[in-house]
Amino acid sequence: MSDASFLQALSVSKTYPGERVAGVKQISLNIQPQQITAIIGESGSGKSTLLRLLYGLLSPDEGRVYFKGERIWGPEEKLIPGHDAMKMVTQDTDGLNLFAKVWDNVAVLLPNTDVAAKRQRTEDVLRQLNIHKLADKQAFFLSGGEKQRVAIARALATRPEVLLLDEPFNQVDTSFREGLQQDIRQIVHDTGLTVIMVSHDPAEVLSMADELIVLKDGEVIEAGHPKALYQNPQNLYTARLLTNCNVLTREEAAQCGIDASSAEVVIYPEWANPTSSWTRKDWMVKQVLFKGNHEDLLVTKGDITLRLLNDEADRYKVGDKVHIKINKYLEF
Ligand SMILES: Nc1ncnc2c1ncn2[C@@H]1O[C@H](COP(=O)(O)OP(=O)(O)OP(=O)(O)O)[C@@H](O)[C@H]1O
Repeated sequence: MSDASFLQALSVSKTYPGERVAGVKQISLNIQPQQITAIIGESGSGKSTLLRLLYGLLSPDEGRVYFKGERIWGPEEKLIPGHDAMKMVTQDTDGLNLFAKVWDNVAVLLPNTDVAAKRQRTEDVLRQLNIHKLADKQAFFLSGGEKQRVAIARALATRPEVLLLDEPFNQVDTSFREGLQQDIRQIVHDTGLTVIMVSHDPAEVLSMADELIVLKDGEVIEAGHPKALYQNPQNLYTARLLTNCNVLTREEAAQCGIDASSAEVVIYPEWANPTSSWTRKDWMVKQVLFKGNHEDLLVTKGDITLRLLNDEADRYKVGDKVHIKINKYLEF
């Protein structure tokens, strides 16, 4: 259900002091509650600036941000910057007390007025983040991924309504990262938490987010459900952010049998298949890159190289002649 009044930015712009170019420009958006919204964009596109404006760590030069209909005040107007109903976690875990145990790192944030409730909440949040077995361990001895879990547990201890994540999984290795992503999705599902995250990782945003917001040069250029944006991006920029796609000129596309009317043609690796059963084998396998559960094939014809996804391991080897069947492409 659409809820325009949960967290809303209205024509928000911010230029940092001394900078000529705006960090973000005229951004209007509605963040829906109880789901995960991911902000994506190339480096310097304004992702962190937008997150900080939504939280109230920065004041917009123009426009306003509202949480449940009430204006979010910036750091100049508030003693402790940041909206009380929100918490932010970044990739540095500076807030942790490395000399204290995991339990105390979380418990310290809760009031002493009801000791039993404090104990229960600490235990619950450690379980939610799957770190209850580490409760008695000193934070100093935790791995980077475990520290990140404690940082998120600390953020959630006081039950914020919104959790802001600014590339928090960057330092965490892949296997640990996926577990943490799943746990955050579960928490959103179980508790109705709203998450807004900034990420560079396409796999992460595609699997985690319910909604994607694409920023380019400080402006929102498109937004929508990850699947819709992946399958049918309105901009080449979005396609490039979400996948390692093949981008061809119209002339190159013509050599692949595509009669395009636009300047650029995009083929995702999974939209073209090699086949050796056709008589006309005008492509050659240049490289086979083992990727675990699939292979990436680099195939060439003249000056054109395409990256294709092949899930039949060991079927093709370097130098093989193949036919390429293109099932789908996009024009920009
Ligand atoms: N404190 C600052 N002072 C001056 N300029 C800044 C400051 N912080 C960010 N900027 C500039 O504002 C623009 C947007 O920066 P921002 O950090 O929001 O982008 P980003 O998309 O989060 O980038 P990244 O992915 O590299 O973290 C950039 O041009 C950046 O150089």
